[in-house]
Amino acid sequence: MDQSKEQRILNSVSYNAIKGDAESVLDCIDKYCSQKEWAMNVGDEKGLILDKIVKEADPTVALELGTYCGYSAVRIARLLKPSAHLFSIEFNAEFVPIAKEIIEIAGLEDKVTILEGHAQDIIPQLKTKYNVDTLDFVFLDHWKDRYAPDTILLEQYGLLRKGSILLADNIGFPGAPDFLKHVRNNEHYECTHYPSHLEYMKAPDAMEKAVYLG
Ligand SMILES: Cc1ncccc1-c1cc(O)c2nc[nH]c(=O)c2c1
Ligand SMILES: [Mg+2]
Repeated sequence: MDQSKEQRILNSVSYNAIKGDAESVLDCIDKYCSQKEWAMNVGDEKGLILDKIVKEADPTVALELGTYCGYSAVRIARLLKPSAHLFSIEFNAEFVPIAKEIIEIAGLEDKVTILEGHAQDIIPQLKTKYNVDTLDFVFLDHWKDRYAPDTILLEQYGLLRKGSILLADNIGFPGAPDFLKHVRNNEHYECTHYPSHLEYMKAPDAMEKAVYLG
């Protein structure tokens, strides 16, 4: 059977990246996806905004919704302090092994746990099954229609604390209007908008930071 685009991305990383070097894994994916085949990684431009917010958050426990090929998991995990950990939720079973392999090539397998399934099913288990207390940082990059309901789930399951930082991708395109409605003009959140561009394209996109105020 023909290989998938995601498998071709993994092949490129496996062949070209330096084992254990997260930067070279990111560069390899960005090069492949800007020159060969577009893919929905957060990419190098919005990746710099992600880096900035992760450094600001300096999280001990981080959560990512939407692993895809593991690009943003590598991006986040490479900045984590030794005691910190990233949980990344992915529902597409084809992407999970590819992301695991790419994270391993980056040498970050001890920093990242990929949880296969739907966020709405896994979020309620984070405290009981994965021993999470509260989340210091959450990167929302899965399905736009799920940003708002999954954020509400995080609130309802007591996973956010005063100062928890949420960062959402694709606020511009494809857009997440109900998420913006939920966090903006909401006394429990302090929001910041970061205009940018769609990964590897000239089309406008944006990210939104929402700090939970308790
Ligand atoms: C796929 C696509 N086509 C055209 C324009 C944008 C997208 C796009 C871009 C992203 O960064 C995405 N991130 C997470 N999940 C997505 O579904 C997704 C979709
Ligand atoms: Mg995205």
